[in-house]
Amino acid sequence: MISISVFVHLAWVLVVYWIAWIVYARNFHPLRNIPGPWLASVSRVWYMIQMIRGDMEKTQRRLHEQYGPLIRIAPNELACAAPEAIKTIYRTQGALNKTDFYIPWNTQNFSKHKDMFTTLNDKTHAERRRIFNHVYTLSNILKSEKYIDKCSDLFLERLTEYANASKPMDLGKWLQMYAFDVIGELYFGRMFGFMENSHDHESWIQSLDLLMPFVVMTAVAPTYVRQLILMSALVVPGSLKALKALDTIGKASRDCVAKRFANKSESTENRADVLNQLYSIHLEKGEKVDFGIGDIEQESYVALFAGSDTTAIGFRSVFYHLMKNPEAYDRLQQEVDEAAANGQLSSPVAYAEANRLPYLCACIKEALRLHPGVQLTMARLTPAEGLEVCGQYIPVGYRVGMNPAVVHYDKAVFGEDADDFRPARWLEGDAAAMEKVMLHFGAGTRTCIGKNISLAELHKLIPYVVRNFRIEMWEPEKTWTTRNLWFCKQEGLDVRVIARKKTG
Ligand code: HEM
Repeated sequence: MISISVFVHLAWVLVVYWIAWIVYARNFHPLRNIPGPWLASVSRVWYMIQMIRGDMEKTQRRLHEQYGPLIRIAPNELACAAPEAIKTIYRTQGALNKTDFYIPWNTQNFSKHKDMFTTLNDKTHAERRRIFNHVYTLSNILKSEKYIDKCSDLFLERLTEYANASKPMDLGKWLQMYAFDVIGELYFGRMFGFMENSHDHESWIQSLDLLMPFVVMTAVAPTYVRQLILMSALVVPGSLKALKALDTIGKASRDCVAKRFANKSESTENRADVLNQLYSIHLEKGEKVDFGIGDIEQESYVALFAGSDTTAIGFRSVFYHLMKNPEAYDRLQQEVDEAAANGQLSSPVAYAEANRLPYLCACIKEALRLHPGVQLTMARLTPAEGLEVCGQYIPVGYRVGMNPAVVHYDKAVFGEDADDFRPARWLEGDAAAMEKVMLHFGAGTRTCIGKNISLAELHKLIPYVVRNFRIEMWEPEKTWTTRNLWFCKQEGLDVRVIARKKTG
């Protein structure tokens, strides 16, 4: 039996180690001169606490105000708020590698190649992304427009039901169900049934919500406690179910792909959707570029995770800010009504038509600026020669990144009213200069591969809804609540749906 004195000795060793580490981290560490909270400079516990609080974006904005554009958010990690540093940190030539923050986000083994989001090495990433990047161009995504339209029609049917019943609708949840079903159409050949059955299909939304805190906590934790955190998911009620759901989603990806390509009679062969385009790559040059069925399954799986929460967050931001700013809502409604009256708006709305509505485009940009989907620092590793950021030299192997929800509030770029929802800024200001600073889809070589899917959804559905309904907060005084776990998800969008008399 191990005697108590062994534990006492061990405790002393730990205490001495910690004191030595703190002295080093504060006085001799290469990042010692970068300001920030004391705890962050000596331990990642500070970052983990922010994840529990769920408001890192606010904390970071406050810290940058207090300390300046470069702050220390972990012993080995810096966050930068200076817009001019975007081209340094997310440079396209000799791009910086991602950090191990990204590893826990996909633990399924579909392929020997990692998916794009979790591939750390930029060179490997470039080689793989080149194989299928073209599938995600806007023109290619728009080949699937009719499948998105199917989802939009069903969404509007559901809105009609809520309008007729005069009952509160959890718009936030419905928008996520819509986003899931669109991914179903594009990658799986059919909607999953979220909207059809008016419920959270196989509890996927609930599972993602349960899993997200564990994943993000693991991602920000020091390497040596990561396994422990993941294992703790096994004892927290509901989390085991969520882990199982993850497997179910993985299995669904495998089954759908297998079914689609085994059964050619299924009238899916000629669908111009993402799945078929990925399959064509596999058939035409799969062996040459090593792009197998597992890689297709992986793309579908990642789309479910990366493309449902994020798109729903974007939708919620647009509708919430419109409801809270009735003048902006009225102006958008007027623009949509006029286009409809002039015969410039189909039903459902075509992407090309929506893209010709300047105020609509401004509303979407403004909503994604004020509430981007990702609201943590997108960390990169400094290269062999080190990196100069904000006049500070950072040696090789440290982490530095930018948080979209900090940079998007820069008053020098967006104006003194940067905190407000004012879509008109995109029509009267220097839109090109503001555009350059937008990080809502990331930056550099790692920009979001699925952004055109989301942009197509946002541009098509919003005018379709605005034309046919007026959406109001059920309780006008209420504000949403948000929880920042990398994706900054909102809650509390119970709305009243009022059917409008159509114009045009
Ligand atoms: C409004 C919706 C969306 C937002 C706000 C969003 C946001 C982002 C951001 C900020 C990044 C960069 C992350 C980083 O550098 O750390 C990213 C990357 C990525 N996103 Fe999205 N995303 C959206 C929709 C989608 C959709 C629909 C898909 C899939 C179909 C998708 C798949 C990906 C993938 C695979 C990456 C990694 C790309 C790479 O490194 O090559 N996203 N996204």
